[in-house]
Amino acid sequence: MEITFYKYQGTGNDFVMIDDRSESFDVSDLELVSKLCDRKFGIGADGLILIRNHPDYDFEMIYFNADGSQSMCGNGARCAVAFSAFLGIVTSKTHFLAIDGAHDAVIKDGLVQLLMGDVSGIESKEQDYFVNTGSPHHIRLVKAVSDYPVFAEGKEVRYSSTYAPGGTNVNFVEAISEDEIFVRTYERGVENETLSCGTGVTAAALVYGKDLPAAEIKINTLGGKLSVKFTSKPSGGFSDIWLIGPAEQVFSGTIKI
Ligand SMILES: N[C@H](CCC[C@H](N)C(=O)O)C(=O)O
Repeated sequence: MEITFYKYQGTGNDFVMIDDRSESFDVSDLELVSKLCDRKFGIGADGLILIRNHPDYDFEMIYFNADGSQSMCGNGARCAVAFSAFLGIVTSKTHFLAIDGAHDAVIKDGLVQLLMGDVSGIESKEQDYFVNTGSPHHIRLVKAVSDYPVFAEGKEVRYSSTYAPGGTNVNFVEAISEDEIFVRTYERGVENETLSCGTGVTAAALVYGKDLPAAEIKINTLGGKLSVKFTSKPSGGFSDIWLIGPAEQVFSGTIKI
C-alpha cells in the first residue's frame, strides 16, 4: 500500500497528516498508525491526523497518539487547520469537528488561533492540580523546569493508581513572570516528553491564571512559543479559551507500507 502524507509541526509537536476525504485509511489498523509514527521504521511523529469530510462541519479531524490511542490534540488541531487551508478546504476561518466536539479556528498573522472547549474547573491533587482541556492533564508547579526529571516523574504520575486505567498527560510548570510560564510535558500515548503539548499548555495557563478574571499567558516550551487567552466564569470554570501559535508544513511524501 502507498500512502501520501504531509508532515506538520506545531512548536515541535509533530504529526503525520493525511487527506483522508476518500475515507480509505483503516482507522482500526492501530499497528499501521504506530508504524507510520515510528521514528526509525516509519515517517516519525508524536501523532497521526486524518482529515475527513463531515456534513455539518468544514472537516473532521481524527487524531491518534503514536501508540494508536485517541484523544483531543491542541497542537494537532492547529496543524489540521493549517493543512485544511493548504488543501483549500477552508480559508482563514473554520468550524470543524474533533473528538471532544466542535471548534472554531482563525488563521491570522501566520498563527493559528484555536478555540478550545470550555473547562468546568480545576481539581486539586495534593500539591498539584488536574484539568481536562479536551484531554486529561496533571499540572505541577516547579522551581527550575529546565533541570526537572520530566520523563521519570511524568511517567510515575501518568501510570499512578490515581489516574488508572486511562492515565493522564503530565505538565511541569515554572513561573517566569506574572503572565509568562515555561512548560514541559510528558505525553500519554507518546510515552515520552514532547517538545510541546497544546492541551497541556492550555491546562497549565488556566492553573497559573486561575485567580484572574481574564488573562493572556505567554508560554515557553522546548519547541517554541505559544499563548493562551481565557475568561474565568463567575460560576467557576473557564470560557473563551484560545490556544495561539504557529503550525508549519515540514515536508510531504509517499510511503510504501
Ligand atoms: N497525548 C494526549 C493527546 C495529544 C495532546 C497534545 N499533543 C496536544 O497538543 O494537545 C493524550 O493522549 O491525551
